[in-house]
Amino acid sequence: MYQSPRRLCSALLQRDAPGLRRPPGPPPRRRSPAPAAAPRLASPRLLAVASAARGVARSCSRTACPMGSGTSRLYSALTKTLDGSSASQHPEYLVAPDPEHLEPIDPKELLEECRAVLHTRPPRFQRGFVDLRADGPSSSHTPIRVMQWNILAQALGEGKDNFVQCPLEALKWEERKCLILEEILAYQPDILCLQEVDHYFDTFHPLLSRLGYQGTFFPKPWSPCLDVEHNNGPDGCALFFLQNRFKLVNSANIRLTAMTLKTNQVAIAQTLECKESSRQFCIAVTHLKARTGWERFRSAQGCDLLQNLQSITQGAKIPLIVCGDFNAEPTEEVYRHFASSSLNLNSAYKLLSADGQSEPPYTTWKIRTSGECRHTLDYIWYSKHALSVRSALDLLTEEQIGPNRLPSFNYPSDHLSLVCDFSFKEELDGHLY
Ligand SMILES: NC(=O)C1=CN([C@@H]2O[C@H](COP(=O)(O)OP(=O)(O)OC[C@H]3O[C@@H](n4cnc5c(N)ncnc54)[C@H](OP(=O)(O)O)[C@@H]3O)[C@@H](O)[C@H]2O)C=CC1
Ligand SMILES: [Mg+2]
Repeated sequence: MYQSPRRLCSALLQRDAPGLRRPPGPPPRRRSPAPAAAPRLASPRLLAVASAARGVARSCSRTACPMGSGTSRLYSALTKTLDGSSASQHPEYLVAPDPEHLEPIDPKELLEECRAVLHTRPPRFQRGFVDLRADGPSSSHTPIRVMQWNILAQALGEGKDNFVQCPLEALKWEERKCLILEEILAYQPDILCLQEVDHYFDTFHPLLSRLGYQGTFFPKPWSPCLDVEHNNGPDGCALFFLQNRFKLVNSANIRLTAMTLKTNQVAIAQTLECKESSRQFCIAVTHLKARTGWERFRSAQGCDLLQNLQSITQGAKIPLIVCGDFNAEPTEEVYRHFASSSLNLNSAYKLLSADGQSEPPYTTWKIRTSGECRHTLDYIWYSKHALSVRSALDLLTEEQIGPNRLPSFNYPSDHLSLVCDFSFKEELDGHLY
C-alpha cells in the first residue's frame, strides 16, 4: 500500500495542497502581511508534505476530523475549546483521521527524501543506545520507545533566540524540517513528546499521520512566536503515538497554573492502552517557563502538573511517563518535587551515569549574545515501581557538538533528543501495574 516515488512525484505536481489552504476568516496574528509564497519547483522534499496534506484533507471531508481544512480555523478552534485552567477531557478533538483515507508513507522513502534534501549538509551525528537492563523480571512484550525533544520553534530560532554562532542559513525551514524528520525516522519512537512545535498542522501532523501516528497539539496561549514576523502560528506541545501499538483511553490538555494563576505554559497527558499487553499507562508532555529568576514559578507549575497527574493516574495506580523541557537544572526546586513525589518517579537519563544517580552534564548547549549556555533541562520521568528502562540513547559528545554548539548545519535544535525504551515490570504480589 506504500506509494511509489512516481506516485509521490505526481502528488507533488499538484502544488495547491487543499489541506493547507486558509479558509476565509482572520489569519494568525502577524506584525505585517506575509509575502506571497514563491512558486516552488517539483522537488522531492515537498511531495510528501503536499500529498500528506491531501490525505488529511480527504479524510477530514468524510469524517468528523478535528483537523479541519485550514490552519487559522484550527488554531482558533483549538484555543477556544482546549484552553482550560485545569485538566479537562476533550474526546471530540481526539478523533483519529480514518486511516483508510490516509495514504501511508514508507518511512524508508521519507528518510531517503530527507537525505536527498540534506545532501549538501554534513552527515548526521551517530549516537548509540546504551543497554540499561538490570537483573530482575520484566515483561517479555515489545518495549515502548519514547522520544522527548524540544525541536526549536522555527519562529523563535530565526527571530528570538539569538544563536550568534549559528548561521541563519542553517535554520532554513525547508532543510531543518528534514533534519528533524530524519532524527525521528532514525529512532522510530512509538511515542513522540515534542516542545516548541510551530509547524504542527502543515508539517508534523500530516506527515506523522501518514506514518501511523495519532497526534495531539496544545498551543501556548500567548506564544512568543506570534511576535515574530512571518510566524507560522503559536508554538506548543505535541504528543504523537503509534496507532497500531496503542489505543487512546483518555486525554487531557492542561494549562498550567502557578499559585492559582493561569500561566502561559501547557501540558498534554494521555492514558494509553498497549494493544499487545493490554496494559495501560499515562504519558505526559510539558514545557515549563524559561529563564533565570523564574525558579519559584517553575516550581509552582511543576506542583500543578504533579497534582493533575496524581488525579489522572489515580494516585500512581496507572504507570506514568512524563517528558519535558523543564527549563530547570537538577538543583532546582521543581526537579526535587518530581524526584520526591508520591508518584514514585525516577529520571531515566540518570541511569546513564556510573552510579545511576547523576543527570547528564547537558541536554542543551548553545551560544547566545549573553554567552555560552550549557544546561541539563530536559527529562524523561517514569514510575520506577512499574516500569524499567531497558536502554537509552546516548547524548552527543562535546566533539560532535563542535565549537559553535547548537543548533548547527547537522543538528536542528539547541536541545538534544532523549530516547528511552521502557518495559513494564512483571506483576508482583498479584498487583497489575
Ligand atoms: N500579549 C500578551 O498579553 C502576552 C504575551 N506574551 C508573550 O509571551 C512571551 C513570553 O512567553 P513565555 O511562555 O513566558 O516565554 P518563556 O520565558 O517560557 O520563553 C519562551 C521561549 O523563549 C526561549 N528562551 C529562553 N531563554 C531565552 C533567551 N535568553 N533568549 C531568547 N529566547 C529564550 C525558550 O526556549 P527554551 O525553553 O528552549 O529555553 C522558550 O521557548 C512574551 O515575550 C510575549 O511575547 C506572554 C504573556 C502575555
Ligand atoms: Mg527554545
